[in-house]
This record gives sequence, C-alpha cells and structure tokens, in this order.
Amino acid sequence: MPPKKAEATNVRKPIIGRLGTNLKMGIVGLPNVGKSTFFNILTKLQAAAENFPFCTIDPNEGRVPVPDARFDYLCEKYKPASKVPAFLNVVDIAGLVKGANEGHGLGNAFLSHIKACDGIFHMIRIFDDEEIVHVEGNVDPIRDIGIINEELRLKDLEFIEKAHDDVEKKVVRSGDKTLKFDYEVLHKIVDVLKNQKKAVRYHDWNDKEIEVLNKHLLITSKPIVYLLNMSETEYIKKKNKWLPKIKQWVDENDPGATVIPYSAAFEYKIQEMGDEERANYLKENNLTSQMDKIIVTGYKALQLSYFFTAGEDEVKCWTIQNGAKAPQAAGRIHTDFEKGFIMAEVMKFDDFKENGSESAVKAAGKYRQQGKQYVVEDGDIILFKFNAGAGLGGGKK
Ligand SMILES: Nc1ncnc2c1ncn2[C@@H]1O[C@H](COP(=O)(O)OP(=O)(O)OP(=O)(O)O)[C@@H](O)[C@H]1O
Ligand SMILES: [Mg+2]
Repeated sequence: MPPKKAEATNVRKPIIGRLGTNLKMGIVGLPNVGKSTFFNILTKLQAAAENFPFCTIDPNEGRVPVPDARFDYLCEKYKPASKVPAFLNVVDIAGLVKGANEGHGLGNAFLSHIKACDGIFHMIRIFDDEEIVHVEGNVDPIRDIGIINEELRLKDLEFIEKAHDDVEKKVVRSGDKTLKFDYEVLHKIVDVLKNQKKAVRYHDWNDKEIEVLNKHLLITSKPIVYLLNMSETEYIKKKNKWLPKIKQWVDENDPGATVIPYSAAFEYKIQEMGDEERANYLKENNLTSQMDKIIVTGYKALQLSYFFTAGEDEVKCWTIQNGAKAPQAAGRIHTDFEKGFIMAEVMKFDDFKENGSESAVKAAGKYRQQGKQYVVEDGDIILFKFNAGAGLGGGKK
C-alpha cells in the first residue's frame, strides 16, 4: 500500500549539524567587541570582560533559561513543586583576528572551540568609543564581518582539503568503492569553499550530501545569528549609521540569517536595576531589552524546540530536535517510554489556554491521541502512554 498523504508531509530535510539536544551557541567575533560582556549579561556569570584584546583565552560555558510566556502560564496554572524551563547553552570564545587560521593572534587552537559549537552568535561592534581598543584601528563592521567570515571559511577549507585528500587516497589509489560518494561530495565542498569562496551553509545540499557533511561538522555550515553591539545612547535613540548597511550586506551575502541590534552597555545597565525600577524605566522611555529575543533566536537557530509535560508535581520543557517523532520525544523522558511507546496524548497550548483546563479541552474534542508517526510540535503538552516492560500493563507520565 502506498504511504498515506498525511505521512508524506512528515518527511523533512535532514538537519545539517550534530544530532542530539545538547547543542550550544558559540559567541564569535574580533577581540574586544563585547563578547564576554554579552556572555555575562546572558548567564549572570562573571567571566573576565575587560578593555583589552584577548582578555578571554579559555572558553567559558554557561546555560540560560529560554524565556517563554507559555511556560509561565502553565506554571501559574498548575503551581507545580518543580519548574524546569528549556535551556540554551552558550560558550564565550576567544577573539578571532585576521590570519588566525595561520596562527596569528591566539592562533589556530581555539578555532576548534568554534568547531565544537553548533551555532554562532557573531558579535559585531558598531559602537564608537575612543577608550575601547579596536584591533583594526577603527569601527567598520562590514570589514569586520568579512574578516571573521573569511577566517572561518579558510579554517573549513584547510580541514576539508585534508579530509578530501585522505579519502582521495583510499578511492583513487586503493580503489575503495564504498567512499566514492563521500569523495564526490568532498570535492563539491572544496569547490564551494575554495573556488566559489562561499560558506557551506549558502549551498543547497541534498539529503545524501547532508549525511556526508555531517561527518565533518564544518564551521561555515553552522547557523549564524548576527548581533550588533551598539552604544547605549544610540540604542536608546534607535539610530546608528551602520544598521542599514549591515542589513543590506546580510541580505546580499547571508540571506536568511537573523540580525539583532542590541547594546551590551544598555543591557548591563538595566540588569543592575531592581525589577520595579527596570520595568518603570523601560516603560517611561518606551524601550525594551533584546535579551529574550536573542536567547529565543539562538535556541531556534539550533533547530531545537520543546514540548511540555504539565501537572501539579512538575511543569517541564523537554528539548527535542525539530522534526522529532512522538516515540523519540518520549525517549527524552525515559528510554522505556520510547521502547514501550503506545501513544502520545496531545493538547495544543493554545487550546489549553482557550479552554482553561484539560477536561475542557477533552470536552471540546481537542485532546488528541497520536501514534508513532506523529511529529511533535513546539509547545505541545503531552502525556505519554507506554508499556512498562514486556506486557506488564500500562504506565504513563
Ligand atoms: N555597547 C558597548 N558600549 C561601550 N562599551 C562596551 C560595549 N560593549 C562592550 N563594551 C566594552 O568593551 C570592552 C571589551 O568587552 P569584552 O571583554 O566583553 O570583549 P570581548 O569581545 O570578550 O574581548 P576578548 O576577545 O578580548 O575576550 C569592555 O571594556 C566592555 O565594557
Ligand atoms: Mg572576552
């Protein structure tokens, strides 16, 4: 029997990058542009952030709760003993300079810290401040974006040429046919990076090619979120001469990437205020913090989403990779849930909010039982039914 149409819509393009849910965003940029300041505001940690280039050497890691009004609503509703939001992992990395791929600045070693991340917050300085050293002598974000992207491209090229040559030896000299397709794809990747001088993510790869790409986890295949670090004054005035130029550059050179202007100085200032003082200040001056937006954008860039389990004991967000099916999602809670999966009972968050309770959702006919093929959607509230062991009756969570 041919597959049903409904199932066909479940077919998704494979994700480029690491599998799993423990993914992280790395903060990348020139030295002294505000990466550690941003990291500290995000994580409320105290990594060294001083006015000199290469202040950061070893990477700092932290995790930040992902803000979500739906989660807050569920907590308000159930008043659970335990509240567990989703988390975004972030890594503060040393500054990158021109020629880093050849060992300039802090050199090559920490490019591996970028490689170990799954997505990039590309931090760009657009604030003018005579006091703050700029390694290139003046503020010119278009030039700076170029320097960073070029370093990342060259690093990938160096890595992939080596992989290409290794596979070439096996295919051409030793006649290993199993690697023939890998060899073709590696050849294509070298072409994109070397001849077309493009990042790997700009190219449209097919499913089989993505399988090969995922053996190498190239830096330029990672999703990017551009963060433009403004001065406090300009952020408040919502004005900076570089903003239109950068937007234009990204549209032309990195279409689809997200650009978020913000100000580390402003965010730092409001973080120091008390809750009430901050709320009043923002309201009176018609200003908003950009931190929530940045966190959510970073989390989504990693192709992650979450479903909720909700009850009086606990309201919890469970991170999944986009496109995960119900049994896989159940496996996030416990491997037994995946092995003995029977069904997922699903409420859409909006239905829950509209109807006010689980029983009202049921009465409205909107409480749905979903099977193994169900692709879990962000914000689903789920109760899994599963077989606990070989035929030992049902269980649930
Ligand atoms: N928006 C801003 N306006 C003014 N000063 C800022 C702003 N953002 C950061 N700074 C200042 O810039 C300096 C460098 O910041 P930070 O240490 O965070 O940079 P970094 O990118 O982590 O540098 P490195 O690569 O050397 O580790 C600090 O003195 C910080 O206070
Ligand atoms: Mg730093």
